[in-house]
Amino acid sequence: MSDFSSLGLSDWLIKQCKQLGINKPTPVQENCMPAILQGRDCMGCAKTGSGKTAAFVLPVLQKLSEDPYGIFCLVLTPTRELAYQIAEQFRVLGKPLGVKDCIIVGGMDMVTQALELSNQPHIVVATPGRLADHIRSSNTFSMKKIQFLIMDEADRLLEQGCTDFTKDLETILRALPAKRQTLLFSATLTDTLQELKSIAMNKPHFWESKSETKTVEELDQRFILTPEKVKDAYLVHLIQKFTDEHDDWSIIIFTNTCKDCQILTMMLREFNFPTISLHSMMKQKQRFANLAKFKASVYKILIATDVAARGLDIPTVQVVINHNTPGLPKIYIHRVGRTARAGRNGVSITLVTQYDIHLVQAIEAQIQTKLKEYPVVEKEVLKILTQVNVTRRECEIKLEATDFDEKKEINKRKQLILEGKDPDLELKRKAELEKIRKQKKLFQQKIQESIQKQKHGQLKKKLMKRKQMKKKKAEQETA
Ligand SMILES: Nc1ncnc2c1ncn2[C@@H]1O[C@H](COP(=O)(O)OP(=O)(O)OP(=O)(O)O)[C@@H](O)[C@H]1O
Repeated sequence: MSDFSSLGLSDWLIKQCKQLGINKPTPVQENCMPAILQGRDCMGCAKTGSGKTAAFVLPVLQKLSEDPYGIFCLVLTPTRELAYQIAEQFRVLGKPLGVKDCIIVGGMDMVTQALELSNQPHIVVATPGRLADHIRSSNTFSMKKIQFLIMDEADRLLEQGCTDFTKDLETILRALPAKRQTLLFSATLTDTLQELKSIAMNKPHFWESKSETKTVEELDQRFILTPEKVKDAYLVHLIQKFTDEHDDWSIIIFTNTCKDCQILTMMLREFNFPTISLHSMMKQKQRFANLAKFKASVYKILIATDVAARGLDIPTVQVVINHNTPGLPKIYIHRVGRTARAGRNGVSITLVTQYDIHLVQAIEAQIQTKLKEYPVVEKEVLKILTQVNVTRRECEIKLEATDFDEKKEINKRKQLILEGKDPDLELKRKAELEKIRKQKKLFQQKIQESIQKQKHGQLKKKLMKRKQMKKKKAEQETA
C-alpha cells in the first residue's frame, strides 16, 4: 500500500491528516486521489465508512492551496446534516490554509446565506433545493469560475425518490462552467451509472472496490423474524439487553415514517431509555441540536428516518436496528453502514415480518451475504409484550392529541407551493388519479374473473365430454 506522499499529497496536508489519525490512505483514497490531482474527473464507488470524504477533500484542498480563490469548489449532498459534516472536514483538514466555507441548506436563514455567498467563500457545501433557490433569486454571487463540482452520495442526488432533485440540479449545472473537474462518490453508484457519466463528461476515472460483498466484513448482519404485533417488544428487549451489557454503545434505530419515528421515541422514553429523534418533520435547528446531542453521547439512542441513512459518520454507533425491513437493498446498505466504519466492528439487526421475507432475499442477493438469525429468548420478549403494546397505544393517543398529522399536511401543501403547484388543484388531481387507478384495478379484476370463468367453463366442458366418451365406451363394451 502506498502512503499519502507517494500519491502526490503535500506535506502540510499529510501533517493535518496525522493529527486526525489518518496515517495511511484507504483503497478509495489510494485509487482516486492521484487522478483527481492530475486534473481528471473521477467516479469513486466504495463501501460505507471507507473514507470517501477525505478522498475528495484532500486533493481539493491541495489544489486550492496552489491557487486560492472563491468560489473554488461546490459540494452537493442530499441531506442538510451531511452538508455540515462535509464542511467540517474541509475546515479541519484545511485549517492551515484558513479555508472559508459556506453551508447552503434548507431550513436556515436565506438572507444570512446570501450574504455568505456574496463573500466568495472557497468552498460551498449545499443541498440542491436551497442552492437552486439562491441561483434563481440572486445575482450577488457567481459560480462561473468553480474548479470542482463534487456530488457526494451522487446516486441519491440523481434518483427520483421522495425528494426529486433533478430540476434543481439542472438549474445548478446551468450556473457552472463547462470546464471544471467533476467528482462523484457513493457506496452505491451502479444503478445510476449512465446518468452520472453524462455529468462527468471528460472520460472520468472510474474506480470501484473489487469486493463481491457490498457491506463491510466487520459488520455482523442479523435478522429477527417477528409478527408485526411483537416487533416493538423485540425492540425494547434488544435495547434493554444492549444497554445492560455496554456502557459506551450508541444505537441508531431506523423507521419507515416520521410518525413511527416520533411514536417510538415517545415510547422508548416511557421506558426511560435516553432516546432522541431525527426526521424531516422537525424544525431544522432541532434536527441539528438532536444530532449534536447524540454525537456527544448525551443520548445513546437515535431514532431516525432515512434522512440519517446516508453518510453520517458517528464512531460510537455500534448497533443499527432496522425497525422496518428496507424496501430497497440500496437503502439497507446505507442504513447498516452507519456502524462498523473505518475498520471498527458493528452489529445490524433487521426486524422482519412474514410479509418482508422477499425483501430480505433481495437484500441478500444484492449484498452477496446471508443475514444470520439473531438469537433471542422468546419467553423474555413475551413477558413484556402487553406492557410495550399498551405503552405504544398510549403514545399514539398522545400524538393524536397534538397537531402532528396537521403539520404533515401543512408541510405537504408548503412543498407543493414551493414547487409552483396549487395544493387544492393538486389534491383534486390526486383524487382523480386514485379514482382512475381503482377503476382500472376493478376492470382488471373483472377481466381476470371472466378469464377464470371461461377457463373453468372450458374445463367443465372437457370433463363432460370425457365422461360421455367413457360412458359410450362402457355401453359399447357391454353391447
Ligand atoms: N485513511 C484513513 N485512515 C483512517 N481513518 C480514515 C481514513 N480516511 C478517513 N478515515 C475516517 O473514516 C471515517 C469514515 O469516513 P467517511 O465518512 O469519509 O466514509 P464514507 O466512505 O464517506 O462513508 P459513507 O458511504 O457512509 O458516506 C471517518 O471518521 C474518517 O475520518
